[in-house]
Amino acid sequence: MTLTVSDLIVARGGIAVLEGVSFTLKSGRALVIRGPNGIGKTTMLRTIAGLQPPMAGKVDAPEESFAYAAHSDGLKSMLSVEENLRFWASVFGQSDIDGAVQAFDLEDLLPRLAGALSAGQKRRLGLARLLVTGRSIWILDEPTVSLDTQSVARFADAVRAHLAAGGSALIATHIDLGLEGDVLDVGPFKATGHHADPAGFDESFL
Ligand SMILES: Nc1ncnc2c1ncn2[C@@H]1O[C@H](COP(=O)(O)OP(=O)(O)OP(=O)(O)O)[C@@H](O)[C@H]1O
Repeated sequence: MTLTVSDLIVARGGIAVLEGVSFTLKSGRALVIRGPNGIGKTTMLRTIAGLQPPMAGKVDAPEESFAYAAHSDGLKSMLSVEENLRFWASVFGQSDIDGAVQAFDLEDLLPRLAGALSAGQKRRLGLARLLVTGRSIWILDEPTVSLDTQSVARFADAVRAHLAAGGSALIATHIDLGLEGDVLDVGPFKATGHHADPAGFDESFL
């Protein structure tokens, strides 16, 4: 499954933040997105994942191939860790949660309410969710925030296994995950201010 992004312009609050973004991400590959705070990495990832419309350009990928994970992981705080994983697995038509539990060392946490987890534990659960989606293109926004060293290593292993199984990953991160992969610095795509959409009030961030 190949993701092709062509001449993409992404906007926040109706104002272009990145323009002319083009790249291809093939099966089995990771692409790390780099750039300073506020340049538009989150906006770009949300646009590619289909959570907000592009101002211009195209995102081509097979339908229903994306799994997106960011800060608000959509955890159901009143459900247990196990119930959360089973819920997502059923949403995505899967039934097996064991691989996800093992990959993120969640065994001991299975009966705990998601809302009562620490920040790092919540993040591990949010990342474990990726594994139960069965989706092939992972779009990850700062996935390692709050993770301890061991959990970062586990996460990197999970990404490696995903790539080895033919998946791919687009990852905005400031840290070096030690993954073999390509790096895209979005600095050169900073918008020049020519693209503004006066009607483009950006409700997706409310
Ligand atoms: N609700 C909003 N409405 C309009 N503009 C916003 C809104 N929230 C953030 N912005 C601006 O949009 C731009 C892009 O933000 P974005 O979160 O995509 O950057 P980022 O590269 O992911 O940053 P970071 O590395 O800090 O996470 C920034 O200049 C930011 O200040």
